[in-house]
Amino acid sequence: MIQLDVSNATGFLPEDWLTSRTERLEQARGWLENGSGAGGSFTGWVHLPRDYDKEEFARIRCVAKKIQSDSQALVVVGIGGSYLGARAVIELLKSPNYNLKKKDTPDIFFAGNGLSTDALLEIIDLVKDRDFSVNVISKSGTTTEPAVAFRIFKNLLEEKYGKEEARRRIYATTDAHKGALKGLADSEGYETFVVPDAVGGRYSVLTAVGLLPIAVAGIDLEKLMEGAAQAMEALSVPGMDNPAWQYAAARHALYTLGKRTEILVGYEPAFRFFAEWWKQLYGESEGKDGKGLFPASVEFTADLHSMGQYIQQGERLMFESVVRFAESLGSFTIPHDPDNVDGLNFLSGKPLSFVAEQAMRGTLLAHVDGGVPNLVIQAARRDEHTVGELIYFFEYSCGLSGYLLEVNPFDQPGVEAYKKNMYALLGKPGYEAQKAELEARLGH
Ligand SMILES: O=P(O)(O)OC[C@H]1O[C@H](O)[C@H](O)[C@@H](O)[C@@H]1O
Repeated sequence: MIQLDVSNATGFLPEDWLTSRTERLEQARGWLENGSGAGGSFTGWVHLPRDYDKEEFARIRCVAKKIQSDSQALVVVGIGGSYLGARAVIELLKSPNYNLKKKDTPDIFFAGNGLSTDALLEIIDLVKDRDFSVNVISKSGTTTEPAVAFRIFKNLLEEKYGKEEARRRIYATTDAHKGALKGLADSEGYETFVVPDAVGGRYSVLTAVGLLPIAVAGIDLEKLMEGAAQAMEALSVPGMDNPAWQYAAARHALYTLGKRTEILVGYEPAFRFFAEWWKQLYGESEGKDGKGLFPASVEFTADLHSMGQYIQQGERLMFESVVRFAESLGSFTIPHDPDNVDGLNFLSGKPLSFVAEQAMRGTLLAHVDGGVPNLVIQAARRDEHTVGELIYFFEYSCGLSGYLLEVNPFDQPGVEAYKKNMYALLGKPGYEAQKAELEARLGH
């Protein structure tokens, strides 16, 4: 099970950092368990690893097999919570180079997560001459970026295969009842998967939203869910040795002391998109009412040669949460060089993981000496079970954290501001007055 080592932060924290928060954590725990706190109608993810829809789960695995057998590529169209979880898990468990590897599963391309013309053209170019399928994912079914991309890939499929076969290659993951995508899927007869009402986008990776692309990549869904279920059991037990309680309390205590940024630190390049997923989870859950830690991320040791300077000596605004996998999947031994021109023979015969371990230990002490508290999240290895645990650990801790901060951890009202302006500037019907006002401000 995930463990939290707070020993490199306690020097910065008052003695009662945890005890002074246990009552509120107990209350937050109840709110999450019963859905009785702010945003409680979006706590469907809390028991999801146990109560998930088994029939749909089986169908996801069936469809994944079909896609594996009839497609060389899968285009996953989605943004935010309808994108980051699948990419995080595929990169963490397979590789950021997944598409380049020799494998018997399709390449996976992520589209509709921005409005870059060039990125879109590139994916079209990469799939158009190959057999491909599309999984379009949008809980609301109305988000502009994926809707635009889906139009394009739908047309591409229809031109390539004809309408009938195109329909068989499109899978829609959306709300059970409402939204434009649901309407389209019903009228076209696409196979659909459901984003449950009580699960918000950023908590949806263990629903069909994440699971279908993850299964297509050949990842064992059972083990992923087992890991999450084990974390669910462990973290629901109240107490000061509960790592989610510790993490939520420590980050809240550090925030109270004036820390404003939490940097999630990974030492695996494969972890990069997991950190992106984590940033949405914490950023949208906590960043509101003028409050919240700013979630940032770095990849060490690479970023020790760029961001390391700031972390060591810049504004003392941050603390680090280091995710440490105890074991590498493979091993590599540093070779001996008879000439020793680089002076590295003192490392000959040592595993690279030993060097990485010392880099991690040295960095931790240096950053603590520089005034940066470090929380260390200990995970076993990059396998399905552990990643399931990690997902649930961060989700559950996030719910607790939001309640400690006294915000609603399950809404994101601020995201609408840019959307309204964009719709107005694009001339969407109904936004005429705002359009004129915004154009005047922009000087047109
Ligand atoms: O799944 P969708 O409804 O398309 O939403 C995709 C994403 O965009 C929204 O603007 C929200 O800020 C995110 O929380 C959400 O995950």
